[in-house]
Amino acid sequence: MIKFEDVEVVYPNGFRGLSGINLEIHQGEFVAIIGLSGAGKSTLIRAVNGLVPYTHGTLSVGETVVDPKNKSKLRKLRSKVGMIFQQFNNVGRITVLNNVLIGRSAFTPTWRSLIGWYGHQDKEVAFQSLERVGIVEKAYNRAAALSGGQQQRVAIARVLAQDPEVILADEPVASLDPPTARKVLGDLRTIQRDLGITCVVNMHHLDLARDYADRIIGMRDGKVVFDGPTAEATDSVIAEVYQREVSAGDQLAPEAEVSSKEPG
Ligand SMILES: Nc1ncnc2c1ncn2[C@@H]1O[C@H](COP(=O)(O)OP(=O)(O)OP(=O)(O)O)[C@@H](O)[C@H]1O
Repeated sequence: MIKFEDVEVVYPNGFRGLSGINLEIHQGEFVAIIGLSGAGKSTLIRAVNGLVPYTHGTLSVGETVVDPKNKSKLRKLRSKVGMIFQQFNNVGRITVLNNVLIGRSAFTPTWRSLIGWYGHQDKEVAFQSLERVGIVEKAYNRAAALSGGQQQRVAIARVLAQDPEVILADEPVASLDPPTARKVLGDLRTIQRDLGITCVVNMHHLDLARDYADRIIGMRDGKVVFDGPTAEATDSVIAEVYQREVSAGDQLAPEAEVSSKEPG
């Protein structure tokens, strides 16, 4: 589904952000990317939707080769590859519903989405997406008035509304407190399991990667240094990835009993 063939990223200043990446991520997998700060996790994720252009090799999503120079092809690709960020990227002054409707832009003529004129069916999809992340009752609140966990759910609902095949998440829970972080990852996992959407998530915390992902990819210095099922990512394997012992600081918090539908 997502295929990296000898992919390399050299940034304009000459820094090699990724080198020799060969990976296949299959439809419906939940993959966590781990590694120390600067390992290349964001670069890897952002290469998939062309936010960071790759400079060598071939990167494809399904049948589509990612071509960062071809804007219309990129727009089409991004309609199928949703992305969520640490800082939510909602429009704070408009309602939650209107934020989610932005996810319907690819299905709406540009002039209509610019004036916020979405059809009945788009609204239906937006409400279903909000329901899936448990915040439908916030539909008419201003996004800025929500808690961090709720705002990240708005971002997830917006991505869901675009009917994606893949969700890329770049440190989606780094700004959230531990129980809320777990609820948001729980939502993503439910979406992956119920809808078969591939989730590729960057994480700093090893316990979260182990609790939510099917597969862990470990990175160091722009290279993949571990790739395997979560059960194989033992402390000694991760110590190799980090080039140091795993410590308490690599964990977020002990697992708490959380419901994915509670407001966070
Ligand atoms: N635009 C850029 N120009 C030059 N170098 C960059 C650029 N963006 C990132 N880098 C460098 O590429 C390397 C990988 O960065 P990246 O953000 O992918 O790491 P990361 O593993 O996601 O780190 P973190 O966990 O701190 O976000 C780092 O050394 C970073 O300084």
